[in-house]
Amino acid sequence: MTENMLEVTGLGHVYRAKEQTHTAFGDISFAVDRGEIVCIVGPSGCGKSTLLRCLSGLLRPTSGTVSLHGTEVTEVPDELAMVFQDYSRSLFPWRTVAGNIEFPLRGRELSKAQRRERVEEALSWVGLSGAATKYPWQLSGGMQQRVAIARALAYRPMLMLMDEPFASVDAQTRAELEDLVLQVRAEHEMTVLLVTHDVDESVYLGDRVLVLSKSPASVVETLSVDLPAPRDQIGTRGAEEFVRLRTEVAQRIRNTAPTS
Ligand SMILES: Nc1ncnc2c1ncn2[C@@H]1O[C@H](COP(=O)(O)OP(=O)(O)OP(=O)(O)O)[C@@H](O)[C@H]1O
Repeated sequence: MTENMLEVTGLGHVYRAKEQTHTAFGDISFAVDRGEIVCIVGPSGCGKSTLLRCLSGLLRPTSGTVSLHGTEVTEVPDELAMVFQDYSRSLFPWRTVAGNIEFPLRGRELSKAQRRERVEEALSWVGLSGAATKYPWQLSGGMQQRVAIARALAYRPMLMLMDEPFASVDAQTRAELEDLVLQVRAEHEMTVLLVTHDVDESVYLGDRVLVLSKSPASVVETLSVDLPAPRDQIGTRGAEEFVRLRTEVAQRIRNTAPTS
């Protein structure tokens, strides 16, 4: 876990519409190692989604740079998958569940049989094996989000960006999906950046937690989470160190102040 995979330097984004401008964030810098899970937390509206979109290459930052393996990101890299907050717009309504998961795999060097295998595996990971032939609009919101997560995991990207990925699922499924991310990361050495509003989730999943300030956001703290692996929903969350860290993250978020 020493290879520097993602490097964010002096990143800023200003939204401009006619006469109005809004600075989402002004100067964000951090680096992520290969195989790390970094959770990003911060007050509502501070710019977390904007940050992920800049990292993904979907949105061009107005200042600063994002580098993946030393190469500046100017468009969406092949080795990246993203899970969006808004599940209702992330799946193709005219493709079946299996078709949605399989679609990005066509860009990979995989045979048809291998693609089918990956689709089946990903569907079983998210507990939706029976839904392969259904269409997204035949599923609940939480199920659609699980399909979006399955699609990203089946792709096995080097870097996965997740924006509030579990916000629309029930508590039990959320815990299972959190463990799934930990499991897939361990098996496939995936690097994950995950935005969440849930302080406990950030500590449970993260190797580090990045706390952003109120808008315009900056990084106010980077906390290392030194909890033993494998993490466990009951044991880890009950550990003294977990409670200490969650309190620290919550306090940092509460105390964040605008930087300008
Ligand atoms: N397309 C846009 N045009 C103008 N302003 C925008 C646009 N998208 C977001 N903003 C503004 O930028 C700021 C950051 O938004 P963003 O969605 O990145 O925050 P967030 O931290 O992800 O929010 P939340 O935690 O509520 O999901 C907000 O004040 C928002 O109103």
